[in-house]
Amino acid sequence: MENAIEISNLSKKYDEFHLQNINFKLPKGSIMGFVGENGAGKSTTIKLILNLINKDCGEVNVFGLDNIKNEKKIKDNIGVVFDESNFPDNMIASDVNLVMKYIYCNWDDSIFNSYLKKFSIPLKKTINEYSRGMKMKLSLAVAMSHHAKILILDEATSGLDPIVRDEILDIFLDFIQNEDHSILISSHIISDLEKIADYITFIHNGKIVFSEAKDSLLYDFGILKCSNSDYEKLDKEIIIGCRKNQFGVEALIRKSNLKGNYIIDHASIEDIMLFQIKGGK
Ligand SMILES: Nc1ncnc2c1ncn2[C@@H]1O[C@H](COP(=O)(O)OP(=O)(O)OP(=O)(O)O)[C@@H](O)[C@H]1O
Repeated sequence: MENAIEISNLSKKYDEFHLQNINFKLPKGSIMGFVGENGAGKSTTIKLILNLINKDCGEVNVFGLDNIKNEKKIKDNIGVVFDESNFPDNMIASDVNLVMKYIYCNWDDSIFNSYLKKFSIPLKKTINEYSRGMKMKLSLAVAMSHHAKILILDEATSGLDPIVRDEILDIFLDFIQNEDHSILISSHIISDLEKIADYITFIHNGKIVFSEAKDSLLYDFGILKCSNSDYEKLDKEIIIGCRKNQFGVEALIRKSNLKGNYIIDHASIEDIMLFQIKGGK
């Protein structure tokens, strides 16, 4: 399977933070949810993919091309949305159209205008009169109006109400119908990612914990519930994280590592993250 993005051994050190040896692949035609707590390194990784900051070492290939040597070509094919809209406050949507025409060689007025209509973006209001949802929709319309093959979205749905988010998730699913398209989306709204992502990449303290197909994560991870005494008999090597309460122990495990008959509950992506970050052993 071809990869839209391939990251190998990517590192970046700040005074108090180290993004270490990042490796993951976004297969073409898929959506990857990029998750992790505040300050885990998601935006830093995304900025490195976009060559907005300098790496210390490692490689980023987009469409099989080095992201630094082929920056212009790559950026023409990527649509990016950050959590803040960066358009000047006094612009109206048609001004944005004019500016983008000069930025992207593949800019398509007719697609942009159809998104404005589809998203009910007001044509006469200036951007400072937009709601947050309108600003996000305008950013998405821009990201998708130059025939981009990859969308990179950093917290693009944060602060939006569930109805607008749901509409936007549908837009992403629509975008991905074209098998040449791919999406990398970072979000703290894990339930959204559970709905649309094919792959989940989890970053913690600047390191990748896992990058796997969502279905295999949901199939393999489980929460084992048992008494304290049964827990003591378990091989601790297979325990990824555990929570003790007055009734016994809940432990996150990979079912493939567990021998014997136990009652295992479903683990959501949020459970998997929380047990790994907060769970003891
Ligand atoms: N320019 C910078 N100089 C120094 N440290 C930085 C710089 N940019 C980011 N950092 C640090 O890098 C770490 C990772 O930040 P990053 O923005 O990548 O996290 P994140 O996972 O995107 O977090 P959030 O979910 O809160 O957006 C943080 O500790 C942050 O303070």
